[in-house]
Amino acid sequence: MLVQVALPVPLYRVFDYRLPAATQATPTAEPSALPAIGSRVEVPFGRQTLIGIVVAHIAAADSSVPLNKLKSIYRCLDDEPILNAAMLKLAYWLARYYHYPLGDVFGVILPTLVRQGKPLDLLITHWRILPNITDDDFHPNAKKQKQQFDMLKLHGERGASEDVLLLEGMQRPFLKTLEEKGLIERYIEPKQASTPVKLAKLPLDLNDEQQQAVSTIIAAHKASRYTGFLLNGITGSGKTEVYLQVMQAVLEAGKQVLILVPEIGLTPQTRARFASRFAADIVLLHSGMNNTHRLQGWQDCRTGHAQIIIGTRSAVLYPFADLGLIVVDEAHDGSYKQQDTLRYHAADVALYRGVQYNIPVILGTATPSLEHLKLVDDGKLIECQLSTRPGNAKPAPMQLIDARLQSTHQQTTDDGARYDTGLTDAMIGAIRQTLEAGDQVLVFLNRRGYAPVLLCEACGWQADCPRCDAHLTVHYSRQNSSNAYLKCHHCDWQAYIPAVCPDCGSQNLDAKGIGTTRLSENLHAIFANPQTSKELYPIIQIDRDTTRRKDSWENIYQRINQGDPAILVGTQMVAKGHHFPNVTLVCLPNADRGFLSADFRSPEHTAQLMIQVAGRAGRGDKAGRVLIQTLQPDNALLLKLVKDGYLSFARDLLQERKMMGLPPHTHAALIRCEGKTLAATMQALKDAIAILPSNHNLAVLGPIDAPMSKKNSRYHAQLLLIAKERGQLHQVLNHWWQPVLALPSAKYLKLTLDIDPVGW
Ligand SMILES: Nc1ncnc2c1ncn2[C@@H]1O[C@H](COP(=O)(O)OP(=O)(O)OP(=O)(O)O)[C@@H](O)[C@H]1O
Ligand SMILES: [Zn+2]
Repeated sequence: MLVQVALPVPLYRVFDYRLPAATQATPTAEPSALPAIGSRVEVPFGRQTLIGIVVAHIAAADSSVPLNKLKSIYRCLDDEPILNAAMLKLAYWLARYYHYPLGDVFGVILPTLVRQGKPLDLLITHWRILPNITDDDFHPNAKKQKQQFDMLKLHGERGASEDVLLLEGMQRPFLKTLEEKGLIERYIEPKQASTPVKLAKLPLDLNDEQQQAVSTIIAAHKASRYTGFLLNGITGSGKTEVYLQVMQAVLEAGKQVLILVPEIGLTPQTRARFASRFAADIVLLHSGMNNTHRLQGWQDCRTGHAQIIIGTRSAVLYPFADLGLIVVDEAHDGSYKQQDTLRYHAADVALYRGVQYNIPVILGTATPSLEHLKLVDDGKLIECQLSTRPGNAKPAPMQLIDARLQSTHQQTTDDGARYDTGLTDAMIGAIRQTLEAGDQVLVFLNRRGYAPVLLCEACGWQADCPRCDAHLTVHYSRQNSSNAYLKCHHCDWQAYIPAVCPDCGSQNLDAKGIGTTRLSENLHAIFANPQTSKELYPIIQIDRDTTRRKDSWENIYQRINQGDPAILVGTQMVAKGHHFPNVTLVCLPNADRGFLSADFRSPEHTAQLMIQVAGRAGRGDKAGRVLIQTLQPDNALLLKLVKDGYLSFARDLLQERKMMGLPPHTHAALIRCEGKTLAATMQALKDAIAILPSNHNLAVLGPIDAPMSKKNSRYHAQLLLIAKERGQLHQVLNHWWQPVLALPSAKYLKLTLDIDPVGW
């Protein structure tokens, strides 16, 4: 017998190996000596040693390589398969659907330590104090030792894991010293078996629509039947309560629940929402985990130890012992699509896995993507609607402010210069009124930094990134003006702010436009005490710059949840899923600009973002309102959204896409080519078109420069293939994509394929 192994190499094939000589020599060897399908083996590959996954056993006669040319595996790393049949099937499906090499699919699915061949049973070191230690056991001068000992003592008899202790400020050398002195000891904690999940708090009384949704979904769970649900509930309608009550039934049946959340959604509150309802083993999976924790989480899912798994995109690729439900929260969110290597969409993979396990999958959102609405139309998803907010809360009405009729408010600096605040008096008045009523205001601006452009007023020069087709963002603050710099938000290039224009020497350089830092400062100037210029209301800036530190979200939450009047200024980070009950006014000074973009998906994404942000208003007892300041109050899309709401807006867009033959009514694949010159990338794509089968039946758009064709000093061109039927597209790709990668002109270039792309 031979084993077929998937190896982490970018080749669309698997490799045959013989068993180690010792096994081969014993003809009576038990079949178990054969590495099991789904286990890891170490093998020679060229001059390297690689670790791969056994995907099949075949008879020597069935190999395309003669037996004497085949190499033997070095060793098998696992006694039992680490991937079961379902995981292997998932890998094959991903490889086929996304046209990605199987070995590389495993590279994406498996945690780093598993790929490196580490044993799966991670031994996490714990430390505890030894009994009967008194102060006399310490040398009087060993103050630091005593202090470190006392820190560990706080954890009682069972002590704590080393990483927790290090986080708390204990130091490794001291742990060793204390161990050598016989004061503390290390031990490995055996994993406790999970106990059945208990309710920590009683569920809420559901309203009729919630009840209807919960019953329908639980029925699918009880019947062990795959069903995809679109839980289409307006913002604040209590989708979470629906998840929780369905989860209860699934957890009580002893099954695991996977909850996917968008990348930015994983704040400390996310876990709390579930932990406050269920006493259960909850595992968080996110990109910030180190390798050890990732492996630990992977094992906990695989062995069934984890009962509730909350994770971002990649959690959908984890192995599960007994999965009973998948929830994709904010299912429309862009972060569910992976934008490099294996370009999967987590919601699509979630549906596939639902079919695999015969379980319900809930896609929850207030702003369903057109793809998901189309699946409802096609009968592939069942829609459950939540059209009201529980209790007295009402969705906040949206109101337009015509910024052409009233110019934006001017403010004067201490030295008499006037500047534009970017806010109309109407908006400022509404903010003031809200604060004076004791409520909170959220101002949404999807642009961080101080200003998006630095412009020379004399000659029109603009500070551009030398490596990208993009302006450099001005980072600056009036309070700390020495810390000023220019930064590219695409490649992180940084530069000083020039004193004079590098082109004409003029000193007339001006930061144009408004980012969150500048808006916060403008608001500060408008709402500060005019005599002392002291802050009357806290202004809390929430963006990637202010939430970078680990605990910063926690601090921001605490400040907001004190409930005192305050202005929150935030980027799309504040749009998603947050529940700030005291926010009664949401302001969008220029969110509607996205309706002017050339990208055909822009109206959909702009509307989703606007509705999500608007949804932060009036979630508590008091009514909310939403003000949209716009320079194009007659824009048909904007009016449609404000007047008829998201669903009607989205339905119109879907109809329009149908007329134009665009996804989701058609199916697309995007081929991107990256290289040192634009000419080379274009040529490779032209050559690719030349070898398309003559009867392909696809619409071919391009090659053209990619939007932002130069990025990080590399050039990008792209080619789009559109098919009426999904099958047609895959049929062409099956025969065409691998020869494209082998084209002579594609050498030294990076060619990638994106199935169901979300941006082009
Ligand atoms: N049946 C109910 N009775 C009373 N309160 C409820 C009920 N269902 C939900 N709530 C409360 O309503 C509030 C909003 O619910 P939730 O955050 O789940 O909304 P959501 O639909 O997820 O909104 P979003 O899409 O904006 O995140 C929460 O404070 C929740 O506790
Ligand atoms: Zn750049």
